Amino acid sequence: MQTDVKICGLSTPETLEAALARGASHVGFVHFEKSPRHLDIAPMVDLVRLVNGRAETVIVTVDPDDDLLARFAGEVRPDWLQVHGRETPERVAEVKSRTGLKVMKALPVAESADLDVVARYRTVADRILLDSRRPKGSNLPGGNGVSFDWTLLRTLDPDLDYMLSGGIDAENVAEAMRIARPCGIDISSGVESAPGIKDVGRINAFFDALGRIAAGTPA
Ligand SMILES: O=C(O)c1ccccc1NCC(=O)[C@H](O)[C@H](O)COP(=O)(O)O
Repeated sequence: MQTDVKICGLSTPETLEAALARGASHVGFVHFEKSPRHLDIAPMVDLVRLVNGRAETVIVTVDPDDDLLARFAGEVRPDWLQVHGRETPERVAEVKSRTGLKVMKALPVAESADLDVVARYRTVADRILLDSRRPKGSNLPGGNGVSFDWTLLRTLDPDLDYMLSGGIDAENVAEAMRIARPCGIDISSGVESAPGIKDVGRINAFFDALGRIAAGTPA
């Protein structure tokens, strides 16, 4: 089975096109005002329109209220909502039923006990995203460019549909996939030249690394 690749935190047509041209399966747009990747509704509408079905579109949001959910579903109309806050399993189910969209629930991981909640979320979310726990001092729940101990994931049910994220880049993606065997990889900082600035060269380098993995010749 081919590994999905989500390039997250895109904000310009040029970098979006680069991700699509290299075969990203998912493209993510962040709506969180404290983030350097934050996009308001109108630019998200334009970028989702530009995708035009070439990849699955994902809005990344944190503890959205019902009004915001209605705007995402009614105005942006992405394929997915990624909820990256403290949403309970009950709220995840509600987000799904209110919007009719697929929902990816991000869960923070720093130690093996953090995986205990996966069982409760997998029954309500369409997909789980396992990301690094927010480092001290950061005001972002995601997009921090730090990885966690992927060997913690060796005990996961091999049938769990999940994406792996947190500090992945062209240099470590082969090791991440070998250890964690996720259904998908999610990357943001690793294809940036500075926080919030996606870099076409780094996007290409990342897909080149994936190509080498697929060919069985990781560097
Ligand atoms: O990217 C952000 O700024 C962000 C802000 C608030 C919530 C989530 C956010 N990003 C979520 C993602 O899906 C990132 O791709 C994921 O955390 C990995 O980030 P990175 O470690 O930078 O590759």
